[in-house]
Amino acid sequence: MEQFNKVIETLAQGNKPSSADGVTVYESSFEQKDGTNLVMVKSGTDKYLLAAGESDLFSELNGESVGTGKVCALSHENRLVLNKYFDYTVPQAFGTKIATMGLGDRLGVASPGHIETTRNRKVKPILAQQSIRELTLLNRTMTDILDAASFAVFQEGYKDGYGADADHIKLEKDIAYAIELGFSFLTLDCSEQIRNDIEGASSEDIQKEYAGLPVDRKEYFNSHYLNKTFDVQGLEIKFDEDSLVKNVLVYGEAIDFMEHVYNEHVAKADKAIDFEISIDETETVTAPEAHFFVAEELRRRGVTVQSLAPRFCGEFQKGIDYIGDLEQFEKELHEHAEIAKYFGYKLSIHSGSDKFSVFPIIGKYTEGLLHIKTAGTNWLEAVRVIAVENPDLYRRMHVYAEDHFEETLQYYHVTPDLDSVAPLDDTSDADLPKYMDHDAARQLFHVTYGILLTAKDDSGKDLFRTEFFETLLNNEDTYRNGLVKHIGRHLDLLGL
Ligand SMILES: O=C(O)[C@@H](O)[C@H](O)[C@H](O)C(=O)CO
Repeated sequence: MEQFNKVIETLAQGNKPSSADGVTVYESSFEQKDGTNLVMVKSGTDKYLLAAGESDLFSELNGESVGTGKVCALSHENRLVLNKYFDYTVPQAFGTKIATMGLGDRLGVASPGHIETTRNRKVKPILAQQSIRELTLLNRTMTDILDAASFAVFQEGYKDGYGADADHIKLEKDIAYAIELGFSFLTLDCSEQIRNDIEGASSEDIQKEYAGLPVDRKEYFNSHYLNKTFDVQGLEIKFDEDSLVKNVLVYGEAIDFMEHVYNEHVAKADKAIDFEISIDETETVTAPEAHFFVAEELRRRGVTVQSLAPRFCGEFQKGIDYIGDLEQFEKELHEHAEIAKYFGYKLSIHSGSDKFSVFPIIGKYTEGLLHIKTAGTNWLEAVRVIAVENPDLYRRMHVYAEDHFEETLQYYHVTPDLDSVAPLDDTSDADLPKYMDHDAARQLFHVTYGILLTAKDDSGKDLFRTEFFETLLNNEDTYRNGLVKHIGRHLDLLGL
């Protein structure tokens, strides 16, 4: 730890240190609090908090004494100390009056680039965002992603607020735990309560099932919707008997679940929470009148949501542009946007990565007030850095991804034409980064992230993970600049 002596001496004198002698100093992190001076540094590929100057803050930080100061690991315990003394390192809710962007960080090292991309734009970053699926596939925890985001905010000296989204959460125990941990955003995934089977059922079976509902439940719905027309900013939403019965059966159980989670968890939380309803990851495309039905029921039941993610027409597959009829998409997106405005929440766009052809449409009709969710695209930008800086590692990962691709289809719906991917042996090192501009290669890597980052050899040694992070952390600025360019393109086209 002697390499930090000079930095600690500088801190002890109350001065801001600068990088030298192989120690990278993140000068934006420099803080002075209650007589203690702090800065984040990197030596090799390891990051630390350096502290000098006695105070309660200094005493509470856990670290190794060096000179008159301390060298502190970026541990969960030390993150909690930063949270206690620096409010800006704690995630917050933003409500419905400003655009937000989900920037899921599967690696725990993307947030500095995300912060640089968003800090001077009309959007707030939800830096900590991982679905239960991503956490499971990466063997990470909700605490891990909060730690990574908080330290990144401190490293960058970013004090304008960020969020933390417990994404695609389905179980009440996970909801309660996420709120307890301090998440500021909850994406309730109701896909398991949505009755996709109704879509294909016969009219006779549908009517029979509806007839079997309790009388008061049928009266509750019939009295408010049957043969009624609702005017949404000039858009007429009508419910005849067939459409009402279908929406009640498809979404009724899901709406009950939303109401229960809101009343038992969100409304009782001791801090503001951005509550999002996700009905996007279902086979059933959310027709505009279905969106209205769900939203009107939430309003009737006193459930306040800050955003809602419908399942749009066409396909929002991972890591590639929109697939579908742009005219139909524009028509329906306009209607969804008007419905969201009518009820006072933001439209949420899931799998928002790389949907460049529809961003202008989305930005136009949401008038720049939306939530857009991305995650895998920044993982692909990391893969691009590997392709540039460590071709041999990229080649080994590419082969492994091809060999294990089928395993990932249980988790993700992607339909890449893998035969269109240029043979690796025919591709020069210089051309490897071009794979990240090819749809099928992008999807190949997009969904195999978990398999690649947890793969081990027969002795239990990481096949790729250690070398992957070493390469990435030795090329931080390249990764940061790649994110600023790529995520920035998303925001430019959305008008944010
Ligand atoms: O891959 C995941 O599970 C998440 O990134 C999830 O898809 C997320 O809700 C999303 O839409 C990111 O684009």
